[in-house]
Amino acid sequence: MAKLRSATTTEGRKRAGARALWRATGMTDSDFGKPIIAVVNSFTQFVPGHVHLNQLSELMGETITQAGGVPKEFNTIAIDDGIAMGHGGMLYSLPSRDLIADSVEYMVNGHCADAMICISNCDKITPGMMLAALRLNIPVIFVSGGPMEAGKTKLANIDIKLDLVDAMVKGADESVSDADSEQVERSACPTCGSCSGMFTANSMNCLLEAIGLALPGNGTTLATHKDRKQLYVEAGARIVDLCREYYQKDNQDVLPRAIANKTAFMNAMVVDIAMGGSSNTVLHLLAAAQEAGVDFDMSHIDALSRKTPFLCKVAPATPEYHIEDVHRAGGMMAVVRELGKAGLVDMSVNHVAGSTMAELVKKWDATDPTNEVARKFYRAGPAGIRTTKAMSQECRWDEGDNDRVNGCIRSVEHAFRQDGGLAVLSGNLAVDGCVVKSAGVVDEMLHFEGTAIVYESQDDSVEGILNNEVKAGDVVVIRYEGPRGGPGMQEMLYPTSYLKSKGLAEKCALITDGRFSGGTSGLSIGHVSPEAASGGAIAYVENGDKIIIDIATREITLALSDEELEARKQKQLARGKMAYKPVDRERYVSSALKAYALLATSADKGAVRDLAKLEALS
Ligand SMILES: CC(C)(O)[C@@H](O)C(=O)O
Ligand SMILES: [Mg+2]
Repeated sequence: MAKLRSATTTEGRKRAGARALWRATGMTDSDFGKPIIAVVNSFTQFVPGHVHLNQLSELMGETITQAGGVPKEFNTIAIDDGIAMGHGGMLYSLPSRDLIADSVEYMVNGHCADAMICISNCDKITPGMMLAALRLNIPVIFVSGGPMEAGKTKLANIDIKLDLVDAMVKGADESVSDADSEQVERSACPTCGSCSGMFTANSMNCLLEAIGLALPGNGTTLATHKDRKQLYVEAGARIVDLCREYYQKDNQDVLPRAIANKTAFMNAMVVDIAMGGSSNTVLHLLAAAQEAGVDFDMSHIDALSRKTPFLCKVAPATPEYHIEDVHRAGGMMAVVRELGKAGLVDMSVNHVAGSTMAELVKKWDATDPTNEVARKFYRAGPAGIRTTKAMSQECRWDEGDNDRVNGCIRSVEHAFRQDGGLAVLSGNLAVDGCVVKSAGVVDEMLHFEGTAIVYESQDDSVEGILNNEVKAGDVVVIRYEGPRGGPGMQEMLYPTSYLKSKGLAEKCALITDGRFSGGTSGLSIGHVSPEAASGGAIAYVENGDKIIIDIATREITLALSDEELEARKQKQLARGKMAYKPVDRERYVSSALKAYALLATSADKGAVRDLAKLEALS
């Protein structure tokens, strides 16, 4: 029988001091000996995805106590990528993932907690907590804050659905009136919750259902909907069950590394590709696999992307569907079910819910006319009331969307495309690979040949696009924005949104060693590895070079001979100490960010810290 980790601080006369302090936190005699459950909350008033999470503290506390555990809450930081976007703030976003992972480890190990409920939501918080969970390998359940309702308004007398990306695009589109731009801004983000498209937060929270660490409905049930209460209550009860399984019955199968094993990683990636998730999921899954000790790398993602169809089309790939519509169509369980029918996911994997994936998709099958519970659950919909109050409404769609031919979630036979929504490309411009969210690329752009226009920073590229330097047929190259070179691998929603504002989204490509938002669409290729700062060939591109991109064959080519490439390399090396550094870039990089840059690996390794360097230092 595994001993409770918390016994280290609660058992024996010599722990009188620690017990005295636990008592001062409110614990009583009957609490000692029960599992201490860390409620890892990411409440902050800075982020709409997290602004309501303090409203969950009491509920989680009561549920865990009732189930026989001792709840102890602490908070993590949370950066809002949308607010940090387009300025120096974005340098901190990706590094905050590792900071969150470390802070969770610090708190949980510092106090010997036995298990965790991770209340995450936005872009780096779910992955940060996921890294911590896999590192600590103690019982865990994830339950996010839930997605935001899609914005709705009328423009030119036409009803439209909106999200923050529309606000960004219209804000820079000179053909849009001030009044319309303001109306879009005021309507885009109506409630608390993670932004309403298949952006990074929602992609990760959906993916956690598929990898087995979050209960069905986690990724798609709206933050405002009363049905989310059921998720929190179930998670609170279930985590205490998992503690009993592990600490009393020595059942190691309930631990996160047993659940998120190689098969589960492969399943999660397939689901992600099928739903055209944010390209950031690639980074985070690669990083998580390393924490879990799972053999899963870019080659696996590449192989899966070649056989996984694109089943679920959501904003930004279409203005028609947002995450609330994915829920209406049966949520992640429906996507997994469709993929399972075609043998594309392994349904025998275990899940924190306590059953196999096969059992779970059956239990939550809203297409089964006799399954009243699932049919009701997946009809939970938006209320259209501006609010920051969690679980404050109980509207339901009159009918679910079980149309697998023309609906939001399609069967494999009726896929939006037989080729998946994410692809790994490689070639002489990215020998270690790069990533494109092909879900957001129109058919005509799947093969593109264009002329390079090179920028040494995101800031310069934004200026260039807004000042009309970029023309149809160009390939915008933004370099020195990788994990080391940025540092921090900025997410670039502004350059891609401004290309849209200028009407160039379907006429230009964009290539960078930085990364993109889940809200990015168009032929936007990121994570180019190796990055420019690490001697990648992206550092050799010059204005006027021809670049060829082919998603079908997964190739990205800088059309230069090997000799010419070698000559460019020598030219770069001749810069001496300035080699592989941006020309004329003015950027303040704090010591905190320099420390991150020192250890950061490239995007194809998930931009995690270089363990070899860490070992060498210790
Ligand atoms: C601001 C967004 C939309 O959340 C973005 O950061 C993303 O990655 O999806
Ligand atoms: Mg983001």
